This record gives sequence, C-alpha cells and structure tokens, in this order.
Amino acid sequence: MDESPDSPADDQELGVEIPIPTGEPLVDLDSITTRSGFVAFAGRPNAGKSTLTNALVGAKVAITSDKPQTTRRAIRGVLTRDDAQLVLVDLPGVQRPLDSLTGRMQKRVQSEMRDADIALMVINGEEGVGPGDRYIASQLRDLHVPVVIAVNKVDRLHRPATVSVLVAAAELEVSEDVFPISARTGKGVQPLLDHLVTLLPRGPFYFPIDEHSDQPQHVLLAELIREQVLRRTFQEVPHAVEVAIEELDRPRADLTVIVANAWVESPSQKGILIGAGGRMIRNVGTAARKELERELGTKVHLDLQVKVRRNWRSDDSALDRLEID
Ligand SMILES: Nc1nc2c(ncn2[C@@H]2O[C@H](COP(=O)(O)OP(=O)(O)OP(=O)(O)O)[C@@H](O)[C@H]2O)c(=O)[nH]1
Repeated sequence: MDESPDSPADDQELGVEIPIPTGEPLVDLDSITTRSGFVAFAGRPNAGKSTLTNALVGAKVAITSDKPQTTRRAIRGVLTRDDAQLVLVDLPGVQRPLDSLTGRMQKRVQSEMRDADIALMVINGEEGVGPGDRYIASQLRDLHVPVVIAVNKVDRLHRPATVSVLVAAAELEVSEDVFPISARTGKGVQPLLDHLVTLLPRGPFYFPIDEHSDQPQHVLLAELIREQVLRRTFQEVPHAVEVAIEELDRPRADLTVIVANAWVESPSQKGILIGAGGRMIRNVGTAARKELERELGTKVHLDLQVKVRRNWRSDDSALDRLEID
C-alpha cells in the first residue's frame, strides 16, 4: 500500500481541507509575458494542412499524402519559442459527411474550430479559390475567432497567378491577413508564424517545451505505417485502409518488435494490398520499418498483417477502438 502522506486518499483520511475555488484568477495575467493558444487549421482536403503543421513544428507529427482525406483525427502539433507556444490543431479537410467515419471527422472539425483562439484557413493555391473555400469562409465568419489565411503551394505558381489567388482569397471577406506560403519549401512560413503569435492571447504554456505533439505513440506509429500504404495505393483502397498497432515490445534496448494490422473493407482490397506474391505488403512493410526506426531510434521488427473488417468506416465500435472520435 502507498504510505505517502501526499496522496489524496490520505488527505481525506486525515481530514486535510482541500481549498474550494473562489473564482479569483489563479495567475496574475499582468505578470505573464508569454503568449499561448490554439490555432485550428481549416481547409479543403489536400490543401497542405498537415505539411504546414510539420513545417511549423519542425518535426513529423502528421502524415501527409497526395490523397484527399488523409487526416482522420485532430492532431495537436506544439511549437514553442521563447515568447510563445502555439498549439496547432491539424484537422481533417472540410467535406460533406458520407459515413460514420467522415461524420465524426466533421463534428470534430466544428468543435475544434469553436474552441480555437485563431482559425488558420489554408487554401490550395495551385487549385485557386473554389466553392469549397467559400463554404469554409462562411462557416468561419460565424465563429467570431480571428481568421488568418495562408495561400499554400505558391512554389507551383508564377507571380501573376499567385497575385490573383491572393486577391481571390481577400475577396472571401473573412480575413484581411492573407499570406502566400509554401509549406513544402518553407517560403513565407516565418512571417505567417510571427503574425499568428501577435494574435495569441497572453498566457502560460500548455505543454512542456520539449513536446511536439499530444498524439499517443501507438497512434503515430500506426499512422506512419498507413502513410506508406497511401503512397502505394489508388482509387478507393487508400480510403478503406486503417492501421492499428496490436503489440509493441522492446526485448532489447536497441530493438522494438511491433505487431500491426492493416484493416481493409473487402477481400478484393485485401488482395490489392497484399499484391502479387505478397510484393505490395512487403514493400509497405520495408518502407514503414525505416520510418518507424527513425521515429523510435531503435531497430524495428515489424509484423504487418492485412485483415478484412467489412464496413469499418460505418462501424462505431471499430471507430471507437481506432480512437477516431
Ligand atoms: N508543391 C507543393 N505541394 C505541397 C505543399 N504543401 C503540401 N503539398 C502536397 O500536397 C499534398 C497534400 O498535403 P497534406 O499536407 O497531406 O494536405 P492536407 O490538407 O493535410 O490533406 P487532408 O488530410 O486531405 O485534409 C501532399 O502531396 C503534399 O506533399 C506545398 O507547399 N507545395
């Protein structure tokens, strides 16, 4: 039994009074010089929200791919500098819900946006401003949080094309703060960051300064495996795959053993993911192992199985188990 006099149970047994909150602020805000807050990303699928999150954080906290709807969970990336801490909330792209999975994703987008200190609207500069962006802008207008717009992928645009997307973005009339950036090359990201910091409220940091993300390790590892599936599959298969870590062992300091399942929705998708003679799943496994080794700093033995779970995207118990809420 824990004999520590500090434990709450002992406090109660000894009759120690626990102070009741009086409604007085616990911290004197005038004495705080740092700024901190939550910046939620809104944008169409594929606009580059996850790439921008990683670029700002300076570490890979979110997987990226050229397939729309890669991001399924709200991922918090944490960026700390001397004067400020930004908690970047990388969200799924805004889209019409099609099933339980996308329904949950969109509910999460709405609740995270409501709770944010700043909304950062990311526009895919290569595609220009479209009806999807106008819809997102109309939603942001109702939120009453400061909005900043990043026009991304300007590395793919000539100057006149960049100017015309910037003008179209300003005409959305949701923000006057429009920044041309390339999340891929890093161009324009620093001025955007400096501006976001000026809009944050004063306050203490939310996360320890060496933390990059609030994502549980097993979720990040599963995502790194899914990223390799996304790189190699097409049409409906990337959307039908989810990866779950079943076991993680460290038998030696320099070796991690991981057992993971890749869920698909039908036997034909299973066939595609395994590939002729098992070639596809071997390639996924080899590439994923390298990413896992980089993340964990140990050798990795990866046992990756493909399993069919029909309609997992409409199955609430499966989504709960996969921690998609
Ligand atoms: N050329 C170029 N490509 C980019 C840039 N930013 C992102 N991309 C690419 O665009 C694709 C989509 O990027 P993501 O970061 O996954 O996009 P997302 O907005 O998070 O997508 P969802 O998860 O679908 O919401 C990937 O292939 C990225 O490499 C950029 O600044 N320039």
